[in-house]
Amino acid sequence: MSKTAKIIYTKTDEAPALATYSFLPIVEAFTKTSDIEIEVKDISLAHRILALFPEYLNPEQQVSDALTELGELAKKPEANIIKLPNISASVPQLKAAIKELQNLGYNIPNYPEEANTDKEKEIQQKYNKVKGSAVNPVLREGNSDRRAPKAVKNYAKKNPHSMGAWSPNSKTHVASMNGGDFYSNEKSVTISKAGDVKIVFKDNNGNTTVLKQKTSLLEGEIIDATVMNKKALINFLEAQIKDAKEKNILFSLHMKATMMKVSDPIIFGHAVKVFFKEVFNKHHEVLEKIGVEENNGFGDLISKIKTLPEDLKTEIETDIKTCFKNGPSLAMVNSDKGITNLHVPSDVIIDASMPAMIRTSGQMWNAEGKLQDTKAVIPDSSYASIYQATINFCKEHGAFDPTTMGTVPNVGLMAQKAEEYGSHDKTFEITANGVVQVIDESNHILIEHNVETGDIWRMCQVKDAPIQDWIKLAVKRAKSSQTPAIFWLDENRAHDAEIIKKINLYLPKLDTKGLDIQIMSPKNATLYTLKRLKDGLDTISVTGNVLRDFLTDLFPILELGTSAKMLSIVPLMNGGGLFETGAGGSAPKHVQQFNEEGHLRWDSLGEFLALAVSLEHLGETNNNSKALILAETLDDATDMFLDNKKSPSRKVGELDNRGSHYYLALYWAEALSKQNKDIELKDKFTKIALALKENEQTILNELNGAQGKPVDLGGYYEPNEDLTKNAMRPSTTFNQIIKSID
Ligand SMILES: NC(=O)C1=CN([C@@H]2O[C@H](COP(=O)(O)OP(=O)(O)OC[C@H]3O[C@@H](n4cnc5c(N)ncnc54)[C@H](OP(=O)(O)O)[C@@H]3O)[C@@H](O)[C@H]2O)C=CC1
Ligand SMILES: O=C(O)CCC(=O)C(=O)O
Ligand SMILES: [Mg+2]
Repeated sequence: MSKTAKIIYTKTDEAPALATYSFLPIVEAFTKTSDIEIEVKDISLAHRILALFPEYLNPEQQVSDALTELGELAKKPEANIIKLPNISASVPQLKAAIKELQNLGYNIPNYPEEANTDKEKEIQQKYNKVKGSAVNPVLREGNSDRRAPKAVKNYAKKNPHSMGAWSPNSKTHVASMNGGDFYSNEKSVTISKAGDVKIVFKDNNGNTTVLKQKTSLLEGEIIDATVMNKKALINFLEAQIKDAKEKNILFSLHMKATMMKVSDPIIFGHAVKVFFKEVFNKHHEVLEKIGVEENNGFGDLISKIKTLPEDLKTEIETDIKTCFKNGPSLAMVNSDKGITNLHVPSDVIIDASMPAMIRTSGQMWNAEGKLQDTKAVIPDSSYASIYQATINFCKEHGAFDPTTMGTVPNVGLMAQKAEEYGSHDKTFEITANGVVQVIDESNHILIEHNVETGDIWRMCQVKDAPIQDWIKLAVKRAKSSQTPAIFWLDENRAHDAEIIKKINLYLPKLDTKGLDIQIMSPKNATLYTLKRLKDGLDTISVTGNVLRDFLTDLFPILELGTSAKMLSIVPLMNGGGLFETGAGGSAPKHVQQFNEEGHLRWDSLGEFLALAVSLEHLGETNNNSKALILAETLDDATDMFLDNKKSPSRKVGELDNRGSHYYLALYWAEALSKQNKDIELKDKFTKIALALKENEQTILNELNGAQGKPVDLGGYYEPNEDLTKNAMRPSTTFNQIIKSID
């Protein structure tokens, strides 16, 4: 008999966290039959915040730093982690979470927007640790393998989701800078000898400031640095606002303010300031006094002016209305509630928002709740060409047809904080005109940029071992699926040129006989891949970290309707496995619907797929045959689940997330009862399958009966444990059957 092995199941935020209250008890009950321990680690935003401040909390309120523990575990061979999507918090979300925790009696400090004292600086630094993409880079100690499993792809072909038609006359387009951006200013070097570098800023008056004292680099590591020029950015934004107005199309800004948590909120803030230029110019002093932070969005402006005397507030509101009147219409996040594209930096996140637009005829919602052509503003041009190429393709050929299109799996470079993931502590908003230099221990200047006040300078790094691992993974996937693989790299980009050198060095050392492996610029790779995709052919995209993120939403959303149905594996470099559930996020809109009408439309298919591969990994690494049977039967159950269309519906009163879990449990138990490899499991689950089937109607009545009314969970970031448990497990009959599994 194998010894008990452990799977870590992460507790996160929003919709996936709610789904966990229903699904996890099923997982625990099924796996405890087979020497498998499920350990829950809470890495929700709320718990990550609490873990920062033990000294502010009573002993019974203190929580362990689960994320750091998991980050350590991810480097060990025994790691087997199921990772659900979590909130990568923008500052407005962070502040809301802090307030909620304070109201619950946790005496944590406020987020100091401006840190003046040492104490405030210390607190701000701590909070910065949980801001933005603070979880994924810590756990992703391996590269990314994301693809649509065959069963899911076949299901989508047989049951296509809706696709908005494309008109060749669509005015929708992408707008990016022609110069002065990160793309055009990038410089890159490969380090020939391990050592430390220092980043310094020398202003034009001869003053030197050390921006970062020490960054340790390994031999063969690639570093790159670049700068976004503030003046060029502002000119660009002004021109785009004017052009959107003239063309009578929506203005919509698409950023990744969560993943690029330092640079992108600043760029977002410039867009807010330019759009509401008259307000910010005229009321500069007042807005400064009440602490309006444009980087936190237009929402910050409208909430903070509420504190002003009535007449001043009205004057500013009138000036805001004039900006709306004179400017182009803004794309809306929620037209019913008047939430615009510029309200909060985390409401429109490029990876999901651009594909959603492309799926919807290239249109977004306007303030009247109608769809309209859009100018998608993506200031930096490094990766924007892929969306323009896709839009052009749709204009020429019409929308893709999910019943016939091929698939685009991705192999993404991200291990050990590769590329932009590791840029956070090396991104700076420049305070004066001068020069930024990266200097090695022998005082050689490796990279140098002339900069001006307000420019955003950043440096990234990627180590040699992750690059080698990524190339191997690409070859492995190309071989096992017999699919062409394209490296999406732009030889004219400094960083990509260094990566291409490594590919040319390492690829010939691998067995690539019979494989079709090519390198193309992102734009050409898009055109090549889209053509094949339309013709029903598959093509693996092998990309850096940002394109990994973009493409693993773009293609799944076009092919499957959502990225939630992706198999998302991170083979950890030290032998463990990180199994992510889908390629999407935590679906805040789903929580809103659940709160309002008691229906959770979150689809847990990603969790089912991740659990199956996690069990398979556990079975193989621990010699646990029962785990392998659980994995196989879970895959069978998922096939049944898809065939019988038991995914959650979008509509209240119909099957939701909880009901979908009942069917998964039923099909899993049935599959276990049908297999003959393990009689103990067969006997155990035959009883359970029968009980679940016999009680189908009662269970569905109990589950669906819980819908149709508002649900109070007692909190958003830290929902009340009992209230959530009761809300997510409303069928006593189902709960008792699950409990009876021994
Ligand atoms: N791996 C991770 O940890 C990731 C975390 N995030 C975080 O998630 C949050 C939300 O990001 P956002 O950009 O809105 O992207 P999401 O993927 O969360 O949401 C976009 C839309 O995708 C659909 N969707 C996503 N997951 C599911 C699912 N399981 N079942 C059904 N539909 C689904 C929903 O469409 P509909 O509303 O039409 O039902 C949803 O509104 C942010 O805080 C972001 O930082 C984002 C990506 C990855
Ligand atoms: O880490 C994040 O903030 C989001 C990551 C993401 O969107 C992805 O991995 O697809
Ligand atoms: Mg993503």
